[in-house]
Amino acid sequence: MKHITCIEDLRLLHKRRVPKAFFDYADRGSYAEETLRANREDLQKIKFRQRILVDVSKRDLSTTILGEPSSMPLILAPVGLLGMQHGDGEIHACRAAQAAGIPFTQSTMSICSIEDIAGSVEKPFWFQLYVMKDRGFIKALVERAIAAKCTALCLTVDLQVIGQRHQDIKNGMSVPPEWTLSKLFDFAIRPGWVQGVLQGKRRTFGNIAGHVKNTEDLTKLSAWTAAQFDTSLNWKDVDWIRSIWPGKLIIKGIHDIEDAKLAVETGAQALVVSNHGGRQLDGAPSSIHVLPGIADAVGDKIEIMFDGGIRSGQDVMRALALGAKSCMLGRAYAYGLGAGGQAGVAKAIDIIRNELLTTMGLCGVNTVAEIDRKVLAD
Ligand SMILES: Cc1cc2nc3c(=O)[nH]c(=O)nc-3n(C[C@H](O)[C@H](O)[C@H](O)COP(=O)(O)O)c2cc1C
Ligand SMILES: CCCCC(=O)C(=O)O
Repeated sequence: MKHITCIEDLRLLHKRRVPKAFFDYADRGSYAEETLRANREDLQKIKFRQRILVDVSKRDLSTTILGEPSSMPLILAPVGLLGMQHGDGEIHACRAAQAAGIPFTQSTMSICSIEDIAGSVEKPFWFQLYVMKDRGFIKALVERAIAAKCTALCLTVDLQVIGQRHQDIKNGMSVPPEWTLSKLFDFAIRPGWVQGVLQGKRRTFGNIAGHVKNTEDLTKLSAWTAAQFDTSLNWKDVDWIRSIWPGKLIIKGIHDIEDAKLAVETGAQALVVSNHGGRQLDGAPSSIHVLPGIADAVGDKIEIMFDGGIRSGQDVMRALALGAKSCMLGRAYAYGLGAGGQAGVAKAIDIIRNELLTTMGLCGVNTVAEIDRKVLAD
C-alpha cells in the first residue's frame, strides 16, 4: 500500500483485484448516471479560501457524532454486499473503523450477519434498516440489532422503489449469479479473491438467509428479497420503527427541505442528506447542492450528516463548510476494502484524514467546530 496516495489509487486496485460484476456494482450508478457524476462535479466546483500565517500547529479533528466522541467527522456508510468485495468484508470494514475511532454502519444487505460482526469486533456498531414488507421479519431484525447492542439505527428511506443500474443487469448481477463463460474466466483469474470469499463466513445475505425457508436455495432467497421492498412505505412506518427501536435514530436519504422538516418531527436524532450515491433517482441534484438549504432549515434542530461523492478530505471540508456535522464514506472505503481488506479500509480512512488535516491547515483552521462558510472562496 506504500504507493497508494489517494482514493482513486484504491479504486484502480479494487478494479484489478475483484471480479468485474462486483467492482461495477460498487462503482456505478443508476440510469444515465447524471446524479452520480453531479455528486462529484459539484463538490469539485467548491473552492477554498487560502489563509496564511495562522498558527495551525495544534489542529484537532476530534468531534462528537450523535453525542459520542469520534476521532474525526467521518462514518462508514451502510454498503450492501461488502462480503463480496472481500471475504468477511463487513468485519474487515468494521474493524478498520473501530481502530480509527469512527462509527461503522452495517447494511441490512450484508453478507455477514449482525451476529457475525458482533462476535468479531470489540465495540458496538450501527445498523442500517430497510423496512421490508414482512414486518414480522423487520421487528425480529430490529430486536437482533438491539441484542447485538447496536448504538444507532440508520433507517434508509430512499429505496422503496429501486433505481435501475444498467451495468448490474449487463453483468448478470443477481442472486444466484448468472453464470457465463466470461464471468467464470473473470473469477478464475482472481484466485486470491475467490479464496478469500470462500473462506468467509457466508456467501449470501447473512441477515436474511436464516429467515427464508430452504436457506440453501439462493433462488428462493433472491425472489423473497426482491419482492420485499415495500412501495407503500410512508411516515407512519417511521413512527412504528420509533416505537420498536429505543435507541438513537438516523433517517438516511433526505434530499428535500420539506422532508427534512418532517424528519425532525419524527424525533430522530439525525438525518443523512443523501441521494444514495447516485444509485437511485437519476436526475436529482447532487447532495452537496441540496445540503445548504437543508442545513439552514433544520440544522439547529437535528444533526446533519452528509454523503454523496466524498473521495477526499477536501470534500469532507466542503460538506462541513456547507452545514454537515459529519460525512459518511460510501465508495471511498468500499474501494479500500476491495483493494486490500481491513488494511485497505484503514488506508482509505487515513488518506481522507490526512487530506482533511492539511486542508484545514492551509485554510487557517484548527478545529472541526471552526469549519463554516468562511473557509470557502466567494
Ligand atoms: C455498493 C453500494 C451499496 C450500497 N448499499 C447500501 C445499503 O445497503 N443501504 C444504504 O442505506 N445505502 C447503501 N448505499 C449507499 C451508501 O450508504 C451511501 O449513501 C453512498 O455510497 C454515498 O455515496 P458515495 O459512494 O459517493 O460516497 C450503497 C452504496 C454503494 C456504493
Ligand atoms: C437493492 C439494493 C440494496 C443495496 C443498496 O442499497 C444499493 O445497492 O445501493
